[in-house]
Amino acid sequence: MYAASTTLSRALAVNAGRVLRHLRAAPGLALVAIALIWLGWPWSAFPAFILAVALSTGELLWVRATANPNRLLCLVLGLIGCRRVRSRWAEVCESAGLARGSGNALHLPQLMKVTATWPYVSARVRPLIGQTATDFVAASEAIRMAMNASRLRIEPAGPRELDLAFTVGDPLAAVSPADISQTSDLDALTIGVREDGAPWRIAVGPHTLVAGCSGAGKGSVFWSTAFALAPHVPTGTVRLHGIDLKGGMEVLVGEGLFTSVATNAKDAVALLEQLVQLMQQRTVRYAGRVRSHTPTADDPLEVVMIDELAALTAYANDRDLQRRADTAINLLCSQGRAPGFMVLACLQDPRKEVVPSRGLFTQTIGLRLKDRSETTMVLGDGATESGALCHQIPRALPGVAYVSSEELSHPMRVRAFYADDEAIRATAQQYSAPERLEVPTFREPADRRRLRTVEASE
Ligand SMILES: Nc1ncnc2c1ncn2[C@@H]1O[C@H](COP(=O)(O)OP(=O)(O)OP(=O)(O)O)[C@@H](O)[C@H]1O
Repeated sequence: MYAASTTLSRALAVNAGRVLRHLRAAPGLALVAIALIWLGWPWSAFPAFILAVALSTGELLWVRATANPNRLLCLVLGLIGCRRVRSRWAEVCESAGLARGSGNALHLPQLMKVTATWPYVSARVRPLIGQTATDFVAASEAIRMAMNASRLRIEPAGPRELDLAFTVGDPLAAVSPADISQTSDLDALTIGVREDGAPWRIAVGPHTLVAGCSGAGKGSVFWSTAFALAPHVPTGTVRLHGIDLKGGMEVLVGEGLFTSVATNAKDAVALLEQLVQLMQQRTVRYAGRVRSHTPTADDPLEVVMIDELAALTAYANDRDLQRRADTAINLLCSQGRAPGFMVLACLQDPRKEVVPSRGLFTQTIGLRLKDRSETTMVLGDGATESGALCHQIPRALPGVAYVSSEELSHPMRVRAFYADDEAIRATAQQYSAPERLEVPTFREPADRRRLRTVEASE
């Protein structure tokens, strides 16, 4: 009996891979076989049973681990994070000035529960009488560093308690390549990943402003959005119009995706004014008949993608060009949504004097910015207090941004997909626009033409 059980165990060990495959293909049959062996040779079946259980448990963990490679690690790190918060709580409160008294009469804010949901460790805290959320916000940097967290968000949880959400890992540290196979619903374009592991989706409906310093990764938001729209381009239901005043360095890499491209200020103004004209014609046609636009090949969604908005509205050396560009963008942003004209603009400097139309962009994405005031300009008052720290995004993480929206209770940290030149060229080739729209010839207003003629004749 002993010899039979040893042989069986050995056979199972040697053929573990095959057994595993059978177990996966027909777990019911495997169980019946084990039950029969058990009936015939109760003791010899025991090692087989143990092995089968071990193998299937291993298989289960392996499948889970490969579906989400960080799962086990996340669990362990989350538990370590919880332990750290509990064990350091008293010391941190004392050193951050949140404790009262000393020795046996030491009073601490009560740590009610600590839970981990990767990448967050959340602590529910009941402050001492007289303490408010503001005291905790003031001490947040000291608490964050003591708990070894990359970020700390403090939110009220009911009338007496606060939630302290520590971000203990960084799921955005890894670069995610742009994936064109993602479903491309126009109301929810997948353009990256969120800190909590969910896909980062944006609607193409609102006009979008992408702000970030040089090298912050505006290009990755620009191209991830273009990629998400790309499947609609060959059918003609979406038309992309690219404006890139850096001589077309960015946009021309994926030129095929665009129905029209402008690479100098005069062409850009001519193109914008033509789009305003198309928008107004469509508005007249829809008046009293259609209240909101559905993209079709006859009436496509027109998306204007501008690489550096300030080059058009502030840095162009001709005041008249600046003014005309600004007027056209204002008109597209204020009247374009209903007839299906959208603007996505990137810029480095979000000050109002640089972009007068800033307030008309209803969706803003804040990449790495220079300082706290720029973060507030881009994401609005109170954004920094609720955890949007664009000015603290490290240089080493291009494409990382903060976004806020009505569905989110607090600003979410996200990272755009990364698209290299090769991927952009391949996508532009695969999803090229069915027709090209010639940029109309730039026309100066009649009074300026007259002025020039007078100057030339003098
Ligand atoms: N999402 C991303 N993931 C990984 N790397 C990225 C990502 N986005 C950008 N990068 C890298 O960061 C560098 C700067 O990116 P990008 O050119 O898009 O910045 P930018 O904000 O457009 O800068 P500029 O305004 O100077 O053109 C690039 O070399 C790119 O390789």
